[in-house]
Amino acid sequence: MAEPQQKKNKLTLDAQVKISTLYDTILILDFGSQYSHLITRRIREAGVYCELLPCTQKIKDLDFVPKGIILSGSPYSITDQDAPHVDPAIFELNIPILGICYGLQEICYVFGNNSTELARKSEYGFAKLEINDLAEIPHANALFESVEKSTQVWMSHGDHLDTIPEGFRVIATTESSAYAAIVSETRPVYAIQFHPEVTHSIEGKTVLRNFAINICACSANWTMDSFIDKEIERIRAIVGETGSVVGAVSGGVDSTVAAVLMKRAIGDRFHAVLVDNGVMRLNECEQVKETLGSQLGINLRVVDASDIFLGKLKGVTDPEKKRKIIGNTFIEVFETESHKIDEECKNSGAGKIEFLLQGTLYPDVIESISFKGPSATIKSHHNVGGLLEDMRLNLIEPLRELFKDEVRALGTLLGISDELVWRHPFPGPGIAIRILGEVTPDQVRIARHADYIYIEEIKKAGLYRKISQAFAALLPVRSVGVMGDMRTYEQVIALRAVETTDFMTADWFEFPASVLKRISSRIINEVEGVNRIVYDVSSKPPSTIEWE
Ligand SMILES: Nc1ncnc2c1ncn2[C@@H]1O[C@H](COP(=O)(O)OP(=O)(O)OP(=O)(O)O)[C@@H](O)[C@H]1O
Ligand SMILES: O=c1[nH]c(=O)c2[nH+]cn([C@@H]3O[C@H](COP(=O)(O)O)[C@@H](O)[C@H]3O)c2[nH]1
Ligand SMILES: NC(=O)CC[C@H](N)C(=O)O
Ligand SMILES: [Mg+2]
Repeated sequence: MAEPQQKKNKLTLDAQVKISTLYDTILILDFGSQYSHLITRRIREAGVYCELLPCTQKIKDLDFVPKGIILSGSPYSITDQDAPHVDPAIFELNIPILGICYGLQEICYVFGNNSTELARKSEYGFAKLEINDLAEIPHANALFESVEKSTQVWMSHGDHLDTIPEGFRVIATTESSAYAAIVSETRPVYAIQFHPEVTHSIEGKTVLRNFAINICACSANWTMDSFIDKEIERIRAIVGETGSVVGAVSGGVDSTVAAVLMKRAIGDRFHAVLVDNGVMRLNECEQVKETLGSQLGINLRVVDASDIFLGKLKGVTDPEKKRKIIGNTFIEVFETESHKIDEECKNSGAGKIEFLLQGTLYPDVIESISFKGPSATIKSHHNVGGLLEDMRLNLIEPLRELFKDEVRALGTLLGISDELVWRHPFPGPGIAIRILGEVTPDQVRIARHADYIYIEEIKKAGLYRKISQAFAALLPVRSVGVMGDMRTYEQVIALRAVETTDFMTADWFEFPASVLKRISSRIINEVEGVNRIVYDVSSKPPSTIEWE
């Protein structure tokens, strides 16, 4: 393990003890396919650690030695002028390589001396893959081991290979592709035209597992169980004997899991801070403090900054302005609190705070290194990243390599209750972005109360785990109603509930009508200021999950 004291280099600090040096690792090179992250998911599901890097990655700059490499698909055509090409050095590593779709075309291009014959002939959707046995080439059949000889796969390509390079043999065909899968005669280089990473390819998982475990000889030891110990050791090595860490903890699953790991690693030298920004859910701050303390032994400081936040939000109606105000104020409050902690702990024997814990997940990392470049800003998601510049703290991100479902599995292993682990995500700017228009104390009261009833009824109906995220939004319009023979002129609550796996796309949830009826009646009866409930039936895209 490396000595922590020498590592003062902000941001790169976490990289000093890379997970890829602790596990057998498959490298996935991303050529910009919309499915690249799915390849990563499937390899991880097979129990093998893998990392996704842009296809422009130079092998000499890699800080680990992969056991195998996968080349992803791509929106490009291999013959385009500006088509991306892989560093030829990957073929000199003498490790197994698998090309998928564009990856296949790239392999043919490289082995065809940087040229290949392509025709435009698209194949999109299901196809029947017929597998050939090639008994004379010992490694040829390993990719399709235990796969039915005739199996359904998913195709998505417009370019069609007319020939394959010398030294390659066909191991599978479809009706339209004579080269649906090929292999080098002399080395473990495989290429397939179909997409094994999508669930429509029925035996796709087996193909990827065969590649990672049988062909690359990776150990299937990527389990959250093994991760805990390694990660705790890694954190200790980074923080050292006396270093202290501060972390913003919201009660959401990411920051809670990160906090529990940190607490296990360094005990009381970890300081968890929850900022009450005045727009948290009803009773949330007290509940989170209670649960983290009693269940997980984390001493959470709750900083009540609600007056500061609500003061700054006064008169503001623009969604982006709200987000910026909350993000900036958060930084100020957090910074003040860290200084206070340093003061309070100066005689404790622990060192000053040098590190900031963040709950960054792998999808955020993938997005930021994407070959396609950053996507257009739809909304400025609040995060604590801005703290870094001002605070000169080193960043520790124990979940940086994990997907959300891995974080949840980790949480369960760490003894965190199902209630916390399966909590719906809650955005940093909280209900301020669920109150359309100005955020006033009275609007906060209405939105909070309605949301509380909504979630309570969802839980009572046993639907909480079926729904990925649900919340109530308060609309800035009033409508006419009649209650107890009297005219009312009050506000509207919009209920939102979505199902999604990655929060990038989402579908609205189909409630049983009886549940909606009960929710509607309770909110109208119990929340003063509301006389109408509507249900949001928009998917993402074209809508987003939050209303602002
Ligand atoms: N009120 C808060 N007090 C302290 N930290 C916060 C607060 N709200 C958000 N954060 C910080 O911002 C980060 C990003 O928020 P985000 O909502 O994405 O993650 P989370 O709250 O940990 O989990 P989830 O996505 O399940 O809500 C959190 O991990 C946490 O570090
Ligand atoms: O921590 C966060 N800070 C934010 O500023 C923020 N904005 C949206 N979200 C959450 O992101 C997911 C996708 O939301 P959208 O479809 O509205 O963009 C959903 O889960 C949203 O709740 C946020 N989370
Ligand atoms: N999905 C892909 O990788 C497609 C590769 C290439 N653009 C084609 O159309 O064939
Ligand atoms: Mg949250």
